[in-house]
Amino acid sequence: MGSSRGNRNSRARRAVKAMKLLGISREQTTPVLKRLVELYDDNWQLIEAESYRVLADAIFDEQANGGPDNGGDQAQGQGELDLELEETSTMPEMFTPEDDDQRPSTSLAVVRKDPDYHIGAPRSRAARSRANPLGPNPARASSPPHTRALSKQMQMMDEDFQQPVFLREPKPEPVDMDAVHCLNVQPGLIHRSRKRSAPSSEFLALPPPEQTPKQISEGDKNRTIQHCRNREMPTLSVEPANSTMNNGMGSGVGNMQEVPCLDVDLASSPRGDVKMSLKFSVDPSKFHMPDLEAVFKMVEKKCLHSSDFSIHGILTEMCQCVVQLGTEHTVEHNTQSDIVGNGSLSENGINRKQKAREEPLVLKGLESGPANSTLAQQHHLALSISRIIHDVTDISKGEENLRISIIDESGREKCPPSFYYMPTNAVFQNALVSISLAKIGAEDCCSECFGNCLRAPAPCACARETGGDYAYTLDGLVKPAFIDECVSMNRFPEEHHRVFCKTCPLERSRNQASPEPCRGHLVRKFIKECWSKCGCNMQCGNRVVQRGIKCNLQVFFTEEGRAWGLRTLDDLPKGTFICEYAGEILTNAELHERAIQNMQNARYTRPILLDAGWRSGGAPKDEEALCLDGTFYGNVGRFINHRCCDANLAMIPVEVEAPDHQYYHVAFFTSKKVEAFEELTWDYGIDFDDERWPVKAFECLCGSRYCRGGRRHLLRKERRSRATAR
Ligand SMILES: C[S@@+](CC[C@H](N)C(=O)[O-])C[C@H]1O[C@@H](n2cnc3c(N)ncnc32)[C@H](O)[C@@H]1O
Repeated sequence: MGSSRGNRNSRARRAVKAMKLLGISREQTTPVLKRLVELYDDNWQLIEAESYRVLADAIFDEQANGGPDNGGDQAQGQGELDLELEETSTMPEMFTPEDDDQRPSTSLAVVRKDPDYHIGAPRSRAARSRANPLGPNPARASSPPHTRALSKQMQMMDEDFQQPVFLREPKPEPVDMDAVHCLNVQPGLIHRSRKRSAPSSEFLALPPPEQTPKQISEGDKNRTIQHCRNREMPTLSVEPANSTMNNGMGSGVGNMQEVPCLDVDLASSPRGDVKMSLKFSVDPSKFHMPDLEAVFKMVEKKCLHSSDFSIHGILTEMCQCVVQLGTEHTVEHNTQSDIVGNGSLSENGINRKQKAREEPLVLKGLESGPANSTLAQQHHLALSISRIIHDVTDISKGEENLRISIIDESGREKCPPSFYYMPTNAVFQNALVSISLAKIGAEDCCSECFGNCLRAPAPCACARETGGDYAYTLDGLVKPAFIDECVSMNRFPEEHHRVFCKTCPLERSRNQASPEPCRGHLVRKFIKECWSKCGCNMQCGNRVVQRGIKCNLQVFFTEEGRAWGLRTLDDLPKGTFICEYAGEILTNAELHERAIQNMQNARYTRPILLDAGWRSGGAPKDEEALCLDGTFYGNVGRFINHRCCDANLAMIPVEVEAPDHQYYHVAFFTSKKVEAFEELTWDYGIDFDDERWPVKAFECLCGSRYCRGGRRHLLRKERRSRATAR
């Protein structure tokens, strides 16, 4: 970044002053500074960074080496560089308010005798040597005594982490506000590595976005742009322009692009060390940052003349006003989960994006009172995903063992709506999922085992769940008899063991005042896999689900109006593990609340209730009645469509790290031989006639001759109810 001559001279003066405070004379500073200006192509920010560290280091190096590098003062001959340095009084505070707009990009640390002041915090030594283009400083010990002492002091600060204080906040670089797109991305959630993490870490509550201040507009000091810290995260080109079938080995590497997040400063302390800012999680295509003056005026009008004055009220109102002014021209709300919806199918059954009402995007529900605030805010976080860009060569963005491509041969949709790809489950907020090693007793693990339990002479303790025999074969398939029983349970639930709750959490969340009697929960067959508390290894045959997806899958746009679906690219034998259904772990109450909100927003979820292990009689506490929702965070399991009765997948509950059946993994296995390019389907077990749930069941387009939710069925149902009404 070039500087004008006047600007350059005033910056040079400040540099000399800064060095003076370190005990370095003007004569020592000037030649080195000139060389650095030349070396850095007049980019002063590099020189000024970290309290002129580069400059100080270069001077120390030069002193240690007994003169300038390359055998002489190169700057002497550099006619263009003309730094006129005048002597001015020493200043404990380097910048006067008038200097503000020429302030260096990082603060200046000032060493003072005053014990309240400390030298500025240096970066790690590695970072320091990176920042110093003149190389490391091996001979610092031979610096003159005064500089050596100082240098030593700086090093000690580095090593000992004594509380250093910057006198100024770093000043970010200019940015073109018009070029900013704020995609609502939470980078903290994305892990590139597909080593399946230790299950204990699989239940971290979802963190809020983590952002690092990076750039500021020089033209508008009130605005700060923050770039999402994880630069790898937001991917990428979406077009399947000349997509071919992915053979799972996928060769395309997505273009990564940096996705900035918007953060607008509202106010700050005089020195800028404390700031209040507005953070946005809004879709930029539907939001324009309004003029802050207009926002303030609106807030003043609303709040200051109100008798109900409170600071919290003002701040909340501020957010509301920004939203109101910022979304005034919004016409279409991009409903992200329309594809998992139901009851909103267009005539030919294809879900269409819903025209949505204009509605506050931020802090919705805060008015409902402090007790509800955090919840409302977090719900907002979860529900506000508006534009996550998918990588068509791998929707998992590297989170799975294999690439999972996206293809739309019809050319109509191109890409599924946004969601965060997450290969394993994570708690949304209130769900109680306790993974306790202490709770896993000897009977629930096989600590004495070694290698592959399936090859041991006798089944280990982990086979107890499946009647003393493993559910898996040595080829890693679920045994046919086991699969058949799971399928039969799903198809004829009334013929299998069901439990009835005293007060069913489902009914409780539906109607708190007078819940209806429980309609029963199927007691399913579980598989129990060996786990970390077992003595066997990761290749043990009794560990299938936890090793992740192993077959080549593809997300594709179905021809028959079911929107996106999942298919295999390989021929698969019966009993093959396909994938888990991963999603947010919600309590029933959270799910119910979400369903109502989604219904209001014309968005619908299709969650999976984790009730396979509920016991008779007692009702699970609300925070223990769990379900999985893959709408906003999930894996490929969310693309598996429903097929009545003759689906080719069976859903099996799999216990991995939690010995009780309250929390478990929902895993899909092929229930018959499946050919490459066949769509993978499972029977959701929906009662298409059940009208209690806020979201009506979709009109089924599975095409099965056993279909129980298709148009013909619905017409029959209508005729029946008309007949009974007569
Ligand atoms: C878990 S999602 C499956 C993936 C979904 N098709 C998509 O595009 O994301 C469930 C939703 O897909 C649609 N769906 C699934 N199976 C269907 C079927 N047999 N007939 C019609 N729609 C179906 C419904 O909208 C349902 O709410």
